[in-house]
Amino acid sequence: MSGPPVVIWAPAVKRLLRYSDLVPCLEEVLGQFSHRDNAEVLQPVRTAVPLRKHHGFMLSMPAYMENRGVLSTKLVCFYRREEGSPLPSTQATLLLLDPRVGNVKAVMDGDVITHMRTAAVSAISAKLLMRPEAQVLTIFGTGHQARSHYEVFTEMFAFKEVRVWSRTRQRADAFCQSVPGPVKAFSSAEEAARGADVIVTVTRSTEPVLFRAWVKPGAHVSAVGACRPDWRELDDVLMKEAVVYVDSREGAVAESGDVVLSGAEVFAELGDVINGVKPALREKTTVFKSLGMGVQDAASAQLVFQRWETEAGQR
Ligand SMILES: NC(=O)C1=CN([C@@H]2O[C@H](COP(=O)(O)OP(=O)(O)OC[C@H]3O[C@@H](n4cnc5c(N)ncnc54)[C@H](O)[C@@H]3O)[C@@H](O)[C@H]2O)C=CC1
Ligand SMILES: O=C([O-])C1=[NH+]CCC1
Repeated sequence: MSGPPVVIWAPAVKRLLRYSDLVPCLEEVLGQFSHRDNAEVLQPVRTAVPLRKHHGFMLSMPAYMENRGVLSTKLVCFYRREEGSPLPSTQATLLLLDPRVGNVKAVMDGDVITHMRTAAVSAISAKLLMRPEAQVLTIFGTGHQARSHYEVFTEMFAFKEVRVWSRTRQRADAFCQSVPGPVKAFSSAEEAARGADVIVTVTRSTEPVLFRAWVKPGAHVSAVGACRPDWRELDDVLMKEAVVYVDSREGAVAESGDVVLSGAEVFAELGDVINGVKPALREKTTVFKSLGMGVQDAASAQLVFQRWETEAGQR
């Protein structure tokens, strides 16, 4: 009989996980995922259970990577909350198992992992798809994902200007005051978007908030919100005119309203670009439609657990 699982909660995950480890690790994982010809990476399309009474969904996200020896599942609930609600809009918990015997080795906070791995994957998309001379970054939204995207994008790239848009000027100003570097607050989405080289949309909107008419030709858009088949962040024209990259084709056609409702063609997975199977069309306007994957959580959880074991061995 195996012992009880260790519990690794948010402050420890935050201490143990570093973008400098996460970004190269996830780049490798995205490439492995897109090699559909081997059994190394197994990730079924996630299951979504509607929580109708509470205006939310529970996603179950299992993943197995045979060669890495990592088996995990994340349970994440997300809700449509009224603005200003004191309740969290997303809560995630991750179970890390030993694939040899099936016991749960660790129960981890999944929130920090979700914030960091999503931002790390967007940063990989920007590294692959933005123009080398990119100078202006715009972030739509001021929530958890906006913060983690700000952190990794300013750690990895030297933007000359960072902008943030929120539906209220007050929230945009509060965001600017809470981050370490200079950020310009905008109360007009159009003004924030026009002229930007990279635009990250991390809102909880269910309707388009970013329109092709505002997007500079050759810009790169990382669209992170709108993770239900009837939710949108981008308009049809942008989706149809841009070259669309995704994390998982199966996920995108099942879950992304921006892909499904616009009828846009998916050009490639990020992993195809990493594997050299599809080109990175940096000179074109590109959209990376992110939905999130169980393998990203699995690899992140393994990094946390390995560091936790190292720390425990030193105690
Ligand atoms: N692609 C992925 O892997 C993941 C995607 N997500 C999605 O990313 C989005 C942001 O997540 P969090 O930052 O954790 O949420 P959050 O609740 O912390 O922040 C949401 C932000 O969206 C803004 N917002 C809400 N309704 C809006 C509307 N109608 N128009 C414009 N802005 C609006 C809020 O003011 C807030 O700034 C969500 O849609 C979430 O489902 C979350 C985790 C992973
Ligand atoms: O991948 C993820 O964890 C999520 N995607 C959308 C909401 C949560």
